[in-house]
Amino acid sequence: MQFIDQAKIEVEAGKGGDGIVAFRREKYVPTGGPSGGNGGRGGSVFFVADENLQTLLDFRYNHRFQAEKGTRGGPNNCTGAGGKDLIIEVPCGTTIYDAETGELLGDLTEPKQTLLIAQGGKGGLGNQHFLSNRNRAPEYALPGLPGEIKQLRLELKLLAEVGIIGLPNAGKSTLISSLSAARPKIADYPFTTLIPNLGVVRKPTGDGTVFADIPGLIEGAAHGAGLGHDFLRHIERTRVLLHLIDATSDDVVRDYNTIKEELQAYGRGLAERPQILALNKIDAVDRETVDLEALATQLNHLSYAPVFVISAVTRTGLEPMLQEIWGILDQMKVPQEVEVFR
Ligand SMILES: Nc1nc2c(ncn2[C@@H]2O[C@H](COP(=O)(O)OP(=O)(O)OP(=O)(O)O)[C@@H](O)[C@H]2O)c(=O)[nH]1
Repeated sequence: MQFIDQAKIEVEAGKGGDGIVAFRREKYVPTGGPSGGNGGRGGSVFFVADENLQTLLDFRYNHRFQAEKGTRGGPNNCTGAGGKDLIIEVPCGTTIYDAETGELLGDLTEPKQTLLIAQGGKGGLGNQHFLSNRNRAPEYALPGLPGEIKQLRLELKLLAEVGIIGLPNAGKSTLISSLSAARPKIADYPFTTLIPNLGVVRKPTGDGTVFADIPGLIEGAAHGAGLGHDFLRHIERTRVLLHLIDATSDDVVRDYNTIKEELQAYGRGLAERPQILALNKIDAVDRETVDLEALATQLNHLSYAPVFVISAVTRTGLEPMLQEIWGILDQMKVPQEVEVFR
């Protein structure tokens, strides 16, 4: 299953600097020749693929990109300085379309791959350029040319890294809305009745991670009850499972076990996937009758997984839970050390 992150942006390359009209003024030379320099070239706009980015999140906040202009030419035939190129970093796998024509402009698949997307304008010619036998004192120069302007649509296929699992009503959709900074669109959607909830959650490092949940994991899902198979197939590609349990349930341990058994019955390594548990809705728990700490400890002993107590509604406890998730994802990126035997 694929999700698509999209962004529309405008890029504008720098205008070229204007050429100028100037004449030499030297002692004892009453009418010096033309000496107006050319304008500098405007900066161009490039895309470069960066393997550390995973989403187009930043483009939701920043829609317009402009490279530097070239500067005007100077007297004494001085050419103006060129404008600095603008390099825009995008995740590997970003496809770039012309938003107006729909034309595919490029596909950045490899790290560091670069694409020139908008060419800076040429600098205008200064009047020294127009000196000829017929015109010894040209009084004109050309303005710099405008840089290319393009409306672009960026597209990126996303992979959900964190799968939120739990019984119906555990609060999965609520949690995704509380956490997420953006909602990507779902593409190539193979099922008709099952709509996953997606959210891009911003990491402290800036870029986002996709969280996904599909409503409706129920007992018997692994055997195809309800929409179970579809659900499980979907979370198969996630790297961490966040198992959400309703703390107001009358039997939290039974709820935990129900989902655990579904994962085991489905196989394919889902039950062994790194998992963290979160007891949700603690704002609604009657602390007089329910000992949350004891419940968390009990679940921890059962699952060997870290257990957090949270409220998706009041956002209590979400930060430490996210820290744990980032920690696990980071660890998975560290290459395994190779042991050397001597
Ligand atoms: N008091 C309280 N209620 C919550 C909390 N999180 C979710 N709820 C409520 O629990 C109900 C179910 O929440 P959802 O987010 O729809 O649960 P879900 O797991 O996505 O449910 P399915 O889509 O059926 O799988 C809603 O009425 C939420 O308002 C919470 O932290 N505290």
